[in-house]
Amino acid sequence: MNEQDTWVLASHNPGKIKELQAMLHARGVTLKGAAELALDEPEETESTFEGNAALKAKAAWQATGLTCLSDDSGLSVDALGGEPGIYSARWAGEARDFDRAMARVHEALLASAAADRTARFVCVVALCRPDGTLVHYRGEVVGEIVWPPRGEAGFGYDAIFQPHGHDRTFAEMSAVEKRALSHRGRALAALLAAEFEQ
Ligand SMILES: O=P(O)(O)OP(=O)(O)OP(=O)(O)OC[C@H]1O[C@@H](n2cnc3c(O)ncnc32)[C@H](O)[C@@H]1O
Ligand SMILES: [Mg+2]
Repeated sequence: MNEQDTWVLASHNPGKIKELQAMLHARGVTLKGAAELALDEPEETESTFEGNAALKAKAAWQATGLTCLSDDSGLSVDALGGEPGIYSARWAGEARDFDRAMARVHEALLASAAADRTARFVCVVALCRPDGTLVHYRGEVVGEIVWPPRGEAGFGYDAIFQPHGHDRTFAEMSAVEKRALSHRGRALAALLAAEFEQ
């Protein structure tokens, strides 16, 4: 990679875009967001993070022919059988109301009567190259669901997720602290190590 590298980021989520931009800026890669390029948001029809990440990267590649990065991620709660998982964005409804989505997780845990609050954030990043070849890498971080939500930073479900070994939620951490621990930080580190540091 060098300073001339520009990748398309096949995401419409501003929180993700900000985090990925910060991580890749340090590597000399500039990202162009899907909205900036007026790319459509494809329907996420696959049943795995890998499948949906691949689908989003491919769709952006078909539209641009450029190197395209995508991110499919979510919060999987053990006592809820992995839900909301790949449906994490959909649990927030059309209005993308994450206060409501976090309350839904809390209510589902109460209804399950499970004492186990273990959850993991999962992120799969996929990279589609100009020749159409595709690779993907997964990152995870294990923690627990807390209630009530705490903190103002981050996005999505950050305010109810406290990574194991820490006493603050992701929403109470700086962007740098979150990146060092997060599913997204880990997935991107795996991609960069495997694809660009041989
Ligand atoms: O598909 P794109 O356009 O990238 O944007 P999206 O928001 O729909 O993204 P996903 O389909 O991958 O859904 C993942 C959801 O999981 C949540 N999520 C993922 N990573 C998160 C993080 O680091 N912190 C908090 N919530 C996160 C967040 O609410 C996302 O909307
Ligand atoms: Mg999505």
